[in-house]
Amino acid sequence: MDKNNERECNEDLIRERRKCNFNIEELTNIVDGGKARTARRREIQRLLINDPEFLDEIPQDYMSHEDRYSNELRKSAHLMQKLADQESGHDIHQDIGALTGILKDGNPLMVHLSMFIPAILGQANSEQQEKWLGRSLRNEIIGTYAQTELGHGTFVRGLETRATYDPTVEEFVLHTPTITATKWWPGGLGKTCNYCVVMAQLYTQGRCYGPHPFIVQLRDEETHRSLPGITLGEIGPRLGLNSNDNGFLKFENHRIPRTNMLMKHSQVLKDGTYVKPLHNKLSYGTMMLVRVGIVGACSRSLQYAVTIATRYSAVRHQSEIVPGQPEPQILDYQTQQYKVIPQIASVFALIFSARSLSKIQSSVTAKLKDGNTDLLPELHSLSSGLKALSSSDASWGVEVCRLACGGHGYLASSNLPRTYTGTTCAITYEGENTVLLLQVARYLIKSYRSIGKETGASSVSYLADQTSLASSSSSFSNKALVQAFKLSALSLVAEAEARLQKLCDMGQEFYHAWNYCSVLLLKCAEAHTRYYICEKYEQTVDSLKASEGVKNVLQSLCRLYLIYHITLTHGDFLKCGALTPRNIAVLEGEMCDLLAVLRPQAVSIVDAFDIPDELLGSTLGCWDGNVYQRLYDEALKSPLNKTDVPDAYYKYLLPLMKSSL
Ligand SMILES: CCCCCCCCCCCCCCCCCCCCC/C=C/C(=O)SCCNC(=O)CCNC(=O)[C@H](O)C(C)(C)COP(=O)(O)OP(=O)(O)OC[C@H]1O[C@@H](n2cnc3c(N)ncnc32)[C@H](O)[C@@H]1OP(=O)(O)O
Ligand SMILES: Cc1cc2nc3c(=O)[nH]c(=O)nc-3n(C[C@H](O)[C@H](O)[C@H](O)COP(=O)(O)OP(=O)(O)OC[C@H]3O[C@@H](n4cnc5c(N)ncnc54)[C@H](O)[C@@H]3O)c2cc1C
Repeated sequence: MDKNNERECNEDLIRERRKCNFNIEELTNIVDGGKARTARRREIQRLLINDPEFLDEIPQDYMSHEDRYSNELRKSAHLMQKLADQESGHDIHQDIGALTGILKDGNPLMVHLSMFIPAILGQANSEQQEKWLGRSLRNEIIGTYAQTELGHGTFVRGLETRATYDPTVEEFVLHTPTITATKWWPGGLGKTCNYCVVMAQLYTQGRCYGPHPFIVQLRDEETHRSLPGITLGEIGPRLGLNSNDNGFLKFENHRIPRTNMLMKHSQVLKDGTYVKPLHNKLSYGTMMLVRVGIVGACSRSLQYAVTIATRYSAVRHQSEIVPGQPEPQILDYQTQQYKVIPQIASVFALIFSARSLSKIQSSVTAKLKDGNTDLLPELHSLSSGLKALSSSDASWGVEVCRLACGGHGYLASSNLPRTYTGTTCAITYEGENTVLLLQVARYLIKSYRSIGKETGASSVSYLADQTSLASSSSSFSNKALVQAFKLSALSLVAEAEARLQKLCDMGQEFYHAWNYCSVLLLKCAEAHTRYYICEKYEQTVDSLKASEGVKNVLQSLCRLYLIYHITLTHGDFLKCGALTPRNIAVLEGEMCDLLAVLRPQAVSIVDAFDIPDELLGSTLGCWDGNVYQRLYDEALKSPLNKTDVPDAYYKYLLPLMKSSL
């Protein structure tokens, strides 16, 4: 599609684009993280969308379960080959975002890339990396991360799979003692992988040392048959991601060499002596790494959904605002703006907090190399909170975008259903959100109780700022609004701590008191993480060196985001005195003004996300707005339309209709 050729474009969209008052390319660079990254993303995407191998012969929704898997594996393998062939040598992990949209509905190699390779990098010592890293990066072996079991997903300490060390032959014996110990869910495990990282309870010298990672060969490298002592399969259809082969795995006293325990952090020596790690949660490092990645991935899902919903809202006309006048664009309804525009604002919130989290992760990783684990708890808390809020915000945002597209949003060809199922899974995987938020709450209560002790953790230093509990602000700058978020979080933490203490003082055990307060604790964790997101948003926009147009748009989006979230949880702001009822009413009015200010820029802002039609894959969101023809053409692809009268008519309907004659 030639974006300069207006003649091919829907007239509403032409008019919308003419209203643009900022430099779109500049905003695109901000979204990508710099000009060079925009160029790189475009180069990769060009490479992919011009390649006919990535086309589906028929839409995936009409394929059988086996064909969906096989078709996706064909494209995934082609993609890996293609990227490996590039002279410039692409770093697939750096470029993972550019691939969004090319592989649809989950793909069998995703966990190989996003968890198996990172597990080797983060958990294997240098000798082990030498043995397995190169091979896995060159795709000579394909792996997954097998942690979850039928009986235990959340509670990693409760895993049942055993790895028992036998010093006589220097081997571990892997065993699945019960049905509930069956590994269940790992992506690519069913049919694709021939290796995996297994999390199993380590037993040596008669003691259990908790879950540790082991690398295990599952299938013969020549025949791809599963090895003796190993039972493997696929777990069946899911809500979404159905072109992946999420699998199950059982071990029957399967032996692996001692050196297959990933030994970067803890070791079992030849005689069975256990050498403990610097920090006993370092074996959870792969999960933490991926949680950080999920924040960025969620922002991309939301970019897709909001691009579709905004363009469609500009093209779609329905009902009337002024009686008797032509039907307006649905984007002119304030209620429609309230659905779509806050989701645009949310995209930037997620992008900026993902970047901030990534930086913290890099510095914690650097410190870990020097044996310093001091900031690991803070990274665990931040990555857990941001993974939880980004996945729930994005899932809700995608769903709102689907609803904003009315009936057509329910069609597979809108690509909104698949975007939703591909996002909502992130609420559950890599740590179920409630559970992760309770980890954040645990960290908050602990930090609150240790006020005065220097921990170096900056994200919770505000908890010591007791004076702010009394200082309600009368100013309404963005900074002042961020202060209100801080006050609300601080006051919730103080309330939860007091309630916990009171229950304990009344004689309850701490863990019962904890469970009894956990709804409030969840709120603390959400408020704390929201405050973090708001603060990063405000700081990033404030310090941005950008043209006036771009800065204005981002300022308005940031302000909308702050006010939108205040109005959603206004009770918390009122309760702690951060804002008065009058303040809330004024802010609600201002939110409507912001929607009106941003409305004319909405199409141009989503254009700045720069998602090619071929990747967006949506009849409703295409660049040219030729929505109705595309919907019609897609409908014609239904196999039911191959014949005027389907066979099923003769088999079932005709006999029924004639039976009463
Ligand atoms: C070539 C170059 C390569 C470069 C590499 C780049 C890498 C790029 C990565 C790419 C990423 C892209 C991602 C985008 C796409 C995403 C697609 C991903 C597909 C994912 C598929 C899904 C996979 C899975 O789901 S895997 C299974 C995940 N499972 C879970 O997450 C389980 C959740 N449960 C837990 O984590 C634990 O059970 C927990 C934390 C809930 C509780 O653990 P516990 O042992 O019971 O601990 P507890 O008693 O509660 O607390 C004790 C103590 O420990 C602290 N703690 C806990 N965890 C940690 C941690 N991780 N770190 C630090 N500290 C931790 C806790 O806070 C307590 O502290 P105290 O209060 O001080 O006692
Ligand atoms: C699409 C998809 C892909 C996946 N890929 C992988 C993979 O590649 N590898 C892998 O190992 N796993 C994978 N998983 C598994 C995933 O990590 C787990 O499903 C997830 O960690 C949640 O665990 P669970 O299913 O046991 O849920 P449960 O823990 O049983 O959760 C059920 C409910 O109990 C609540 N609950 C549980 N514990 C607590 C608590 N302490 N406090 C309060 N409430 C609690 C939860 O909030 C939830 O409401 C995948 C899952 C999905 C859906």
